Amino acid sequence: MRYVSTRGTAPPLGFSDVLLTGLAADGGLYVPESWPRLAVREGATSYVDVAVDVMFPFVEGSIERDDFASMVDDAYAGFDHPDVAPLVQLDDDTWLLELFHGPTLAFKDVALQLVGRLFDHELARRGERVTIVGATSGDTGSAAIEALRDREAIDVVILHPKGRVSDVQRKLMTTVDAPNIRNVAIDGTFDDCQDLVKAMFADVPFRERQRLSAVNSINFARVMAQTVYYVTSQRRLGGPVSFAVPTGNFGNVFSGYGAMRMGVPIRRFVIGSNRNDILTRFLATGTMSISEVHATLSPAMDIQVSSNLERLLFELVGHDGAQIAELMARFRGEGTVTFPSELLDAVSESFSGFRVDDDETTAEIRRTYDETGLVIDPHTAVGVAASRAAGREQGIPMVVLGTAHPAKFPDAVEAAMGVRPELPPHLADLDVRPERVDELPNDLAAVEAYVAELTRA
Ligand SMILES: Cc1ncc(COP(=O)(O)O)c(C=O)c1O
Ligand SMILES: N[C@@H](CCOP(=O)(O)O)C(=O)O
Repeated sequence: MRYVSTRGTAPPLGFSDVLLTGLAADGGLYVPESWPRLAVREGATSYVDVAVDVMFPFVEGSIERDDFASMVDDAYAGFDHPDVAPLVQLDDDTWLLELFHGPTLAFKDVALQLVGRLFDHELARRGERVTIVGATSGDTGSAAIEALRDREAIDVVILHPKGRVSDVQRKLMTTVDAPNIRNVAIDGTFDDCQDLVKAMFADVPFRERQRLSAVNSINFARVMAQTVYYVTSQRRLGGPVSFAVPTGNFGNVFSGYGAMRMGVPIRRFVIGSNRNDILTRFLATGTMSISEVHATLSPAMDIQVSSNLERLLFELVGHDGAQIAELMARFRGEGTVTFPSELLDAVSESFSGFRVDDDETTAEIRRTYDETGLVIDPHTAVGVAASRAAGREQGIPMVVLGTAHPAKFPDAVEAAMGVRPELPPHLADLDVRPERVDELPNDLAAVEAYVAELTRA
């Protein structure tokens, strides 16, 4: 499989180079030159077996099938549910896809447990080392740290927005005592952190000197691994399904789009946004305008610049990289861009968006508990509430993605229901583990100096 950049001028690469490269040299994101047709073998029923069949075409040419199968098997062995991503029924036509059974209790583990192993495999084969720079609004950071801790060949620097992640999210990152892990609290928002990461990649001499790699959904390997649970849940329900996805950086829902392009019968995607509703406004008007980032009860989605929307737009304009480069330059230069109406129509064919504010999120946590007895986290609640707003189509089940465990956001859940969700036993002492974190201003030179110093040490 070969991959091309959404901005059209970076060289096409194979999977293992895409894995290590992160952002394309022209500032774009890599996508497959063409989407493989889904071919799951008869008799493949476990999550792992289906996952190998779904993903192997993406890595073919870079990794042997047996090696890949054993990495997939190993990646999901530590999940605390035999189905890895179990489906739980909420009502007659609504299902919750629980994606929080990995070690750090959010959907990011599903991809990063595998991506960590892919890095190990490729770096050992090449005899190379890399520095991972990542931005997080709370969940990618902890999942990446858990997946990459104690690796000889990988240094990891994770930037998070200071004071804008939950205490549990922060502690899951800052209490990991491993020589290759650094946490940095940036005086800014997640968008600032993501811009710093992209700016480090755009600084070519720095990027080459430090051998930068990415764990954010910039990295197509993340997107690839997230397509699998769209396949397993549709197979479990049979027939066409719709998905409601609480959305920030657009990586998770873009993975669903990828599954649809591979032939999974998906009717539509419902995007749930919190008060940071740039995507909902874009779907309603065709204009994408950056505004201030607001702190909400679902902090992992406090994002204005949804990186992966670029991948969707590239698909919908027939891989016209020049058009995407021009639209993105206008968006970043002017803070606003209006898309051609044909492009908005193409997006609207498969996607609708709903904004869910904090009061509605709280009400949804309570209502879901009253109706089903299930405790959901605020991000998942945004998805459930958006799916209610979207309504149902006769005979089409709605699968809502449960993206985090409620115990990651105990204050919000307790405020909604009066009950504080407990962390699972392996994290029971999280509160008393010592934290290690550095602080930096939102300043590229300061962050680059920090990364350079770390790798000199
Ligand atoms: C718990 C949770 N839900 C939803 C999202 C949004 O997912 P995405 O950024 O892929 O749209 C995130 C962050 O990525 C998250 O951590
Ligand atoms: N919500 C994310 C933000 C980063 O998204 P990613 O999918 O690009 O890694 C987080 O929790 O860090």
